[in-house]
Amino acid sequence: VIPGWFSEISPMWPGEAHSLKVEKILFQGKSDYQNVMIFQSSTYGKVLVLDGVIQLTERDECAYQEMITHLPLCSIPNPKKVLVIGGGDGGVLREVSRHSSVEQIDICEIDEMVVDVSKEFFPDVAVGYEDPRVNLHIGDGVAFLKAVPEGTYDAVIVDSSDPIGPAQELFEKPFFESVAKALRPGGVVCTQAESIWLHMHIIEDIVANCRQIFKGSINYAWTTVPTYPSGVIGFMLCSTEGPSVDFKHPVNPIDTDDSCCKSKRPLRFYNSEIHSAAFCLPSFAKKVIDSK
Ligand SMILES: NCCCN[C@H]1CC[C@H](N)CC1
Repeated sequence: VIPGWFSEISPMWPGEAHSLKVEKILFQGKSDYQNVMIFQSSTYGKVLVLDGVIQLTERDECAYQEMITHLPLCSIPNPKKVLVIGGGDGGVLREVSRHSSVEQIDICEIDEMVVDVSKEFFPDVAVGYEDPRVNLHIGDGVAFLKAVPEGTYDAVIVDSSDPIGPAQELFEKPFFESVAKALRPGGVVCTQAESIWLHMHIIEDIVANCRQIFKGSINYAWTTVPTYPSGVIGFMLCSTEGPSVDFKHPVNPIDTDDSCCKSKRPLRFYNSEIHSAAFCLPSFAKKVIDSK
């Protein structure tokens, strides 16, 4: 360990570790589920770390929150009911609230400490909770979805950590089946789907499971997030049987100054061109994803 630096060492990315210079540790705690740490970095603003894994930094969180939200919501006309699994920091809520067609935003986060520390240390991310359409449920997303009536949601966004720890079940088949049940015909799900550089096997399994469960379209998209391992993160976009969904071409565009409601600031990352470009894959990934 180099004094004054945080290194993201994990068996999920052996032999490599992204490091950030630490100015000051702002919070350290242990919730019922994981270790929670927040530090002021020298060049990426404040940083949220769960069990030693970087979840977000103030400087680049916009890339992840905007893409995981607008890739699904801009792919269907008129989204009304949206469910967020995970996402306790509130960033996805902030992005969902840009869509004026949305009437109900349910969020199920397992760890209340994540919600509390985000409101205290990341007010520009947790601003999403101020939207009156938001209903916060503290609990396990797997159980929450089992209790949801069939066909309830237009969109489900699974903003999870990695498959080691509390989020492990969110990468498994039964969970995807419960998501499909909770979606209306032609409804969409977008899940955090790791890195094509590091996790092609995980992605292979996710794609295979989704092909069996979601009878609409299945696409993998990716984006750049400098502080995530290998500097990229992907998303699995699936739709249920019903009205067709073409994820690659946004039918419900959102533009920079759609700063309605609670998202006080304009979009910093997402736009319609980068929406379509996100689905262009390098050949090594295309080969695996298109063949499953
Ligand atoms: N809303 C916070 C983002 C959570 N997703 C991250 C994706 C990359 C992982 N290594 C850590 C969690």
